[in-house]
Amino acid sequence: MSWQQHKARGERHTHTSSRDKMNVPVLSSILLLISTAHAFQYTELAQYIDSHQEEYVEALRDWVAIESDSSNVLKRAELHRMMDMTAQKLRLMGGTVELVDIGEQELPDGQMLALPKVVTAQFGNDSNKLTVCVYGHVDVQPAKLEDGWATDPYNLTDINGNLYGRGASDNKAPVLAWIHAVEAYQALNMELPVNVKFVIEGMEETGSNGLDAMIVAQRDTFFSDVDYIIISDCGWLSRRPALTYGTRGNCYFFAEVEGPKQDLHSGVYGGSVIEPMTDLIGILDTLISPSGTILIPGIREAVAPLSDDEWKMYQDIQFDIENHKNKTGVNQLMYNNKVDLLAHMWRYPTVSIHGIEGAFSDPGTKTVIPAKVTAKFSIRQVPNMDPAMVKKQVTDYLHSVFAKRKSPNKLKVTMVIGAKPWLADPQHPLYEAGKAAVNRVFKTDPDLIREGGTIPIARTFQDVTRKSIIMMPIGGFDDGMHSQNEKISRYNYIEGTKLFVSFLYEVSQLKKTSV
Ligand SMILES: C[C@H](N)C(=O)N[C@@H](Cc1c[nH]cn1)C(=O)O
Repeated sequence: MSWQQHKARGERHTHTSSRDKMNVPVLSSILLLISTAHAFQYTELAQYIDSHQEEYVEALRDWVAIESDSSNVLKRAELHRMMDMTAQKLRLMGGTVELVDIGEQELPDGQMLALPKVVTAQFGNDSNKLTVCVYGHVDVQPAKLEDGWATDPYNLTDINGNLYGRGASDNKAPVLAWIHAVEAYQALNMELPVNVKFVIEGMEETGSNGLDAMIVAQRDTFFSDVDYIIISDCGWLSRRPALTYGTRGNCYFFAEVEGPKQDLHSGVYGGSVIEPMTDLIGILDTLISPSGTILIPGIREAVAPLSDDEWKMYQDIQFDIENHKNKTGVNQLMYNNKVDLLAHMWRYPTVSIHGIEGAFSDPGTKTVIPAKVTAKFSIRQVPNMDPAMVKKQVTDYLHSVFAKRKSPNKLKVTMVIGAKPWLADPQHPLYEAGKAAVNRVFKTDPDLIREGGTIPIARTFQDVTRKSIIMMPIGGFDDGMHSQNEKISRYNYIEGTKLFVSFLYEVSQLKKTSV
């Protein structure tokens, strides 16, 4: 039976056949007993979680201390250590754990480097229960104290109930919260309401290299009995909890311009050579207009139009523009109204220029003409854009713009990440279960939101396993993921753990179904 049919019949366990046979007072008492028993269980679980708060913070401290930066090849040993530590934690809890070898990655210079193994784990194997698979990652973005952090990014620091450290919110605390949710059931000798599987990787921040192939390879084994996939790798929009039903994709490019055989003195040679940096800045300036219009032909045409329903949904979401300005520290945003802002953060593409390798960026005044410079930029993409098409559009466009400059320098354009966008139906019963869990813990309905960032593997999970995905964030709206002073609040970490124990129960009330 499809979920639409379940929905038509009442979505959750309705016990309709029993109701036909029993008289209503008896049934009501049974239902009351069941719900009271669960409320009691939830209270115990919540108390257990509250009383183990310090242990959870210490576990996060141990994980944050590992500089598991997947973008820095010099930190690869740390990343391997992080995966081993994750596997060990799950093993000590009695899970069936594997460290899956996903091969090697090729570096720009042609060298091969081992990818961090993927941790898979399983708790429970009861065919009468539903099985959920929790996905998360334990690699992080780069961070250095001198980037402007107020505290050491790898030493978890508690300031006024906020836990500062690289990866605290993205995604180490949410992964730990899921692990602690399972541990809480175990510690209280409570049966897990569903079987729980984990897939934890170490390359998310660089595009989840190697994970697509692993999912395809294990589709009929590890993933064969998975009913639902849960991802908690994003944040709320405001102080109100949220459920996320869409993410943008990301196409990440390197544009390299190479000229002289080595760096040159700008006084001695300036005026005689055509500078690679001038060429590069010139072509970068043709990607997007000052008002945010993408200038690459074909990109805007591919975007699915905003429907009236979507417009209405965005209209109804609580989003404080002034708060957004304060959070970002700017006094003017691209758009002045809520719907335009949300739509441009979630469901329209955008171009961001991240950096230029080879450029002089130290303090001081070096008078140099860099011989080779490589720009790094990305395009967040949305339905119905396609990474292969975006690659061609960007490459053709940049070469045509560069050709007009008639420069003797050489341009090379490479797409290094091509992650697709993901979109779910927020009317799916899985989201009803999510809402029930949010209501139990936070006593409010969640916002239904989309995420401007990318979970590179989300679409592969959906396409390969054909199972429904829910994104259940516990990150705060002001956590500063990828930026200086990333943090997660104790409140979100601990209440988030309660949300997860509650959601496991709510999922168990769904019937077996597929996408
Ligand atoms: C949303 C998630 N926490 C995240 O930050 N993901 C990264 C993934 C990515 C995209 N390109 C490369 N890695 C992101 O959105 O930047």
